[in-house]
This record gives sequence, structure tokens and C-alpha cells, in this order.
Amino acid sequence: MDFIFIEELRVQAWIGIYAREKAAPQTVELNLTFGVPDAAAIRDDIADTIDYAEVIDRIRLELAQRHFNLIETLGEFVVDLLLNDFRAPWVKVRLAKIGVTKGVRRVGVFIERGRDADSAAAGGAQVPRSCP
Ligand SMILES: Nc1nc2c(c(=O)[nH]1)N=C([C@H](O)[C@@H](O)CO)CN2
Repeated sequence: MDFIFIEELRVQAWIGIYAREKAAPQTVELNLTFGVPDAAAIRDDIADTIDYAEVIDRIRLELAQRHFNLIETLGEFVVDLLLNDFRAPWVKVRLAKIGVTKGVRRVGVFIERGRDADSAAAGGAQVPRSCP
């Protein structure tokens, strides 16, 4: 498995538990890493991999359309999108609100998940099911 990363993706999102956060979107910063088949590198074909430009567009589109109370829920939404819609075998999402309170630059959550037991193991590395 190879891994694609997207760093410091800034998106307008409807997020938060307070009335002011329900009245206007705010900037969230996402750092994503997800597994892609190494076959893509061998055949040098975008059809064999996950197009990261599509991932970015889709996240912007989805987060513009719904409100989340918690960063945990928003994080799980992005993880599900990558695992189920983009069929990534493994994903790590780090998501932060910026400047929510005095003296804190970022506050956020990170979630790491595999689509099945094999891809969840060892950060997505291919490991034998059983060793003699
Ligand atoms: N565990 C969490 N705690 C809090 C969250 C959250 O999403 N998860 N959110 C808030 C407020 O929306 C806050 O960020 C507004 O500044 C407070 N605690």
C-alpha cells in the first residue's frame, strides 16, 4: 500500500455547539493520509488510485452542506467518506478548529481507521494473518 497525504487543507465548515457557531461557518484545517493501491504507481494510471483532487472537492462540498456539533462527528464523517465512498483501505484524519479560545492556536481530533482488520493493523501495512 502507498499513502497519499493532504496537509493543511482549509475548509469552511458548519461546526460547533454554540449559537454563534450555528449562525456562520468557520475555518477548519484538515490533515489527511489515506492508503492507495501500489498498482497505481506500476501502471501510472489515475484510474487505479484515489484522485486527491476529487477528495478535496468532495470534502469542501459536503462540509458546506451540513452542520456538526462536535469535531469528533465531523472527523468520523470525513473518515467514512474516504473508507466507503473513495474505498480507501486505511485513513488517518487530523482535524482542527483554529483560534477558538485565547492562548490556543488549534484544538482538534485525530482518527485512524482501516476498512478491515488487515488494513487497520500496523497503520495499514500488509501483515501476514498468522506467522508460523
Ligand atoms: N470534545 C469536544 N469538546 C468541545 C467541542 C467539540 O467539538 N468536542 N466543541 C466546543 C465548542 O463548539 C467550542 O469549540 C467553541 O469554541 C466545546 N467543546
